[in-house]
Amino acid sequence: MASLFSTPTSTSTSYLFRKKSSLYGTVFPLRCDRKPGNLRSTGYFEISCRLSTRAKESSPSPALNLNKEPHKYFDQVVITVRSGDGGHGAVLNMPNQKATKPPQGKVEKEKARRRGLLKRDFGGSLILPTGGHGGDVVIYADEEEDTLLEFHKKGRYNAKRGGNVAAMGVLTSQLRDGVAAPTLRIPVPVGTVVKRKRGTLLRDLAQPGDEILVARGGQGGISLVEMPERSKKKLMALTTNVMRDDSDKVLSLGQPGEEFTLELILRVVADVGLVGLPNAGKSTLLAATTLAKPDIADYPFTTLMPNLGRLNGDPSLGAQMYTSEATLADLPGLIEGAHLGKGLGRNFLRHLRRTRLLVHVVDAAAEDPVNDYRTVKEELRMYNPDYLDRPYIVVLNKIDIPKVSERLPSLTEEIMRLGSDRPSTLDTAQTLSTEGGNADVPSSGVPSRDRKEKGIEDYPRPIAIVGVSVLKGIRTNEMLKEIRAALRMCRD
Ligand SMILES: Nc1nc2c(ncn2[C@@H]2O[C@H](COP(=O)(O)OP(=O)(O)OP(=O)(O)O)[C@@H](O)[C@H]2O)c(=O)[nH]1
Repeated sequence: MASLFSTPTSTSTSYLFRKKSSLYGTVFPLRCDRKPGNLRSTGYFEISCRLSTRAKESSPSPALNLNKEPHKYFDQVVITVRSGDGGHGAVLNMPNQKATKPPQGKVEKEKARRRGLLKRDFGGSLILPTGGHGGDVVIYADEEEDTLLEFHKKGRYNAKRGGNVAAMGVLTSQLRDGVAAPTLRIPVPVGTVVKRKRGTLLRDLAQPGDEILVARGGQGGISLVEMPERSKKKLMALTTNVMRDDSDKVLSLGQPGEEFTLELILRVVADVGLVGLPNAGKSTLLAATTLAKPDIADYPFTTLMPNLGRLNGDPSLGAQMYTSEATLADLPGLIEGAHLGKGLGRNFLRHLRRTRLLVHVVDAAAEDPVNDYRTVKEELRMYNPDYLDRPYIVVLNKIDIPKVSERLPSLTEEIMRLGSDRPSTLDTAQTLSTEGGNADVPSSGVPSRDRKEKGIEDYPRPIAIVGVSVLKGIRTNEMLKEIRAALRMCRD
């Protein structure tokens, strides 16, 4: 535990991301890959299907709502996927050798011989062509994807059907299987949870490249050989695919594809979550320590969707330079009642789920900073008490304002009093593990109702309290040092 009010000595070691514009002209935050110096970044957003419903209720034009209020739709959506039907097989006749003109010359004879060589398996049975397999539907996590917003514009994804056996009605060695349809691969942002509409979790696509087969394409139909009754017995010795009566024709039809309604839910994948009331300086902190370029303004709720930035490792660690690198998520400001959906509400609280470390950003120049801090902690507790068990740091921001420096010692003391000595009990690895369930369900296994009865004083104190001015760059190095040290602690 540390209170840091000393003068910064080292230069800032963070490297930041480039910013990316969204489809809608707003700047959306991004996630960078982890290679040092590589600024390829990915943003992320999401959508909701509840969203589509809400959109329908509130406006005749969902598209308009998407443009105006993407933050309501960016992390949840319902889509329908359908795999392709299998291609049809064919009903074939055996070639009538007698009816054709006998081949003339050596070459023609050889060609005719080859044509006449029907394909057979090792047991000598005829191999008959089958219809092509229908296209599967696969959803995969792609770092290039930032948002689920696009899914609100297009909610249905159909894979192609398999090709039919292109038969002229006669079995020849030239016949080919119908063409298999390609797999329809749908990219989603890393951190997307895929669920059946009724709630069954299919997969948490938490890592780039994770994928799930959500609908299997239909099998192609088989081909059947049709023969007059008298020759059937002889033919049945050659193949079992003999048409006995008209009802057998159904066997040559390709199987239909599968159709499912799926819910996609995006949860931010970040090591550090910045939380605080609106206007506390969260976006300014992100912009000062990473390459992210979030919107910053002197009015509340400038941040509408989570902004992500990449914090580089600490070069002073030498060979371990990047062990403390991390992704920071700047979440929209919380207000009292956020856990009930007030302000931007619950939508954003769930994005803390995968973070290892929380950074409470408090406007130390506000009228009652301790009460502000308390409000945010209460909201976290009401939403999911596990969040209070998570390691955290308090950043008392805006110390460049004269009155703030004087209040720092008393603010620090009061904040320290709002916590117990009990160490964090939450297994953060568990928090970050594959999960796709309800964000309200605590991961510690203790019923949240019991845990909500505890006051915020019963939960652990912050690992550190740091007085900074993220705008003026005062003591930001000390703050970064604490963040990195806490991250190392979480990882050990
Ligand atoms: N004096 C001073 N002003 C600051 C400091 N940090 C941020 N601000 C100002 O505080 C205002 C709000 O900053 P933001 O970074 O947008 O705050 P936020 O917490 O992201 O706000 P929301 O997006 O509403 O959640 C802006 O006008 C910033 O310039 C600081 O260290 N000192």
